[in-house]
Amino acid sequence: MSDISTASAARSTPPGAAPYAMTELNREASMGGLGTETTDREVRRISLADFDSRRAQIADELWSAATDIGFFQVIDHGIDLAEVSHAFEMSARFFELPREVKERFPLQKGQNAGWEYMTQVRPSVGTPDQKESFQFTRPRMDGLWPGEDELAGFRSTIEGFEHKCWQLAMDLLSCFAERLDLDRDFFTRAHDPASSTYQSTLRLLHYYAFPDDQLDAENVWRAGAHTDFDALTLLFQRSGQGGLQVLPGAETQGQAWTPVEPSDDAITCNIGDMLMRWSDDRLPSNFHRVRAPRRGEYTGPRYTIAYFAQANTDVVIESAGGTHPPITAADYIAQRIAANFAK
Ligand SMILES: O=C(O)CCC(=O)C(=O)O
Ligand SMILES: [Fe+2]
Repeated sequence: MSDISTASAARSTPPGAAPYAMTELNREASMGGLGTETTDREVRRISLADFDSRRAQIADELWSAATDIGFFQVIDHGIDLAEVSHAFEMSARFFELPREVKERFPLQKGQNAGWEYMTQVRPSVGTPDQKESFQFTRPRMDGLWPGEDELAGFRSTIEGFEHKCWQLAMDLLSCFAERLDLDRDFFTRAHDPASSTYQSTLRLLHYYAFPDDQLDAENVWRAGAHTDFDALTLLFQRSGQGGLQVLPGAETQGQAWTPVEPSDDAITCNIGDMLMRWSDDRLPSNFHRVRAPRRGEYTGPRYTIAYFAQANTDVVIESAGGTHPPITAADYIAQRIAANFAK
């Protein structure tokens, strides 16, 4: 049985070596252009019904979609759709709190925990994402929850929802593990929520409505082009609140972006940079972005919820084929956050 490595086993960086995450950052810096849009590519919808008995078939479908366009949607995923709606309701109520209340839960720098407002500047575009977000990272939430008198049920809803997301993400990752000749629970051990080193994050996102006079502004993005830092992302979108677009890695030259249609029943999934490294680049982490609405489109607010499965801080990301140097998940995330957040 292969086992995950932890920090004590990590090799140190050779003197003068480039920082580990540089490849990703250089790639990201060149992706800020408007590009074109195409609906020629299909973002596949994969049913997870009867997961245990259909495991091999589902694993085939996941692998095929992940190695092709890199993004796919799962349906019949086992998370009750009423629970998803409830999480969105709680999210909207949190963001409706007065600003001075939200400011009592400020984003902890480098910690992926707490509330931030327009602070994320993607290296691709250099302008802040037009959004606010609240991030929940299980072991880092001291003092970052509104009181029950301010928002009853918020904390328990978010904690319970994050746990469901973790379970689903681990099921999906177990399929990828087997295809990578790792044992089925390899990634589950690497994302252990019972450990103080857990750093997977549930992020509530609120993209602002676009008033008429801002509609034609240049270089304004809801989320500038990027790849995700994590192993696997689950993204919940709401019907009618579109804007997410993907660019498969093999086709970045043309910069033709494909919309990922939102629907209430589907969870959009994508491979992140950690899994790309872990898989010797066999599983690509692809560029995506959320573009601003255009005249004639829905211009109201957009709410999404993202779960980022990020290996525990003491886990070493090592690729069996040596494509990338080993790095701890703590160092990896820290470098990527440093390149993304102005404050
Ligand atoms: O909200 C979305 O649709 C995408 C968000 C995203 O890509 C991210 O936060 O990494
Ligand atoms: Fe993303």
